[in-house]
Amino acid sequence: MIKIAPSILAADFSKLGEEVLEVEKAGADWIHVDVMDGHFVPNISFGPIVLNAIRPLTKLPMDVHLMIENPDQYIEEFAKAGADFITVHVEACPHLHRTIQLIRSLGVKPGVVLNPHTPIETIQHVLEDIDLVLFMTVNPGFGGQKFIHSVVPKVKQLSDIIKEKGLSVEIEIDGGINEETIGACAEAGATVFVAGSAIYSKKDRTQALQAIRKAGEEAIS
Ligand SMILES: O=C(CO)[C@@H](O)[C@H](O)COP(=O)(O)O
Ligand SMILES: [Fe+2]
Repeated sequence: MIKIAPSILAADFSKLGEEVLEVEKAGADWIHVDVMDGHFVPNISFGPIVLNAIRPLTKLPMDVHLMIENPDQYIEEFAKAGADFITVHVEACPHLHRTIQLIRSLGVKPGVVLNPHTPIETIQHVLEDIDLVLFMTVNPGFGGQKFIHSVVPKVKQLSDIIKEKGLSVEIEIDGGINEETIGACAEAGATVFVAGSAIYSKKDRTQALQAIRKAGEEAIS
């Protein structure tokens, strides 16, 4: 039911390959890849070359979160580098439907991301065209920030709409997810949870990941 996607942004980049393998061993369902350009968000992370390097190490789906301006320009490169999901920010896409079609045409599953203050009405017209909606529960740009609780009612609203329409769209939550915060999001209908610092800051990644998963599962059982 619940999928956990560790964010490699919080990994030790000097041994990134080992860090990916370690969360795979710990039971990760997806690997979350945060791409930041220093324009859309005030931080720079890495580009497709890093995805290309880690792609052969695991069969886990690569969940590529593009926090960049003009994502259309780079989507093909990320597809070639091995992305399974590419999510783009609605705030960065003036031609959102076109961007979604581009991702799909490259054989990659498209998703859209909403910043904490962005209303769900901005994506209602593309719900039938996407596989994933990602709700930011921090302002994007950095790991290790505090979870913004006011996003949770939006998650519930969208989850109800998706159910009413009978769509199979996953709801993913990103930012400040840990044992304490996952429950409310799972109850609201989210199914995929990004966790960066809550996993990579811990010595025992298996224990950390499984504790988050357990808290999420308990909330919906
Ligand atoms: O996209 C982002 C931040 O912009 C996230 O994916 C973070 O990397 C999550 O880190 P934690 O909040 O779990 O530490
Ligand atoms: Fe992210």
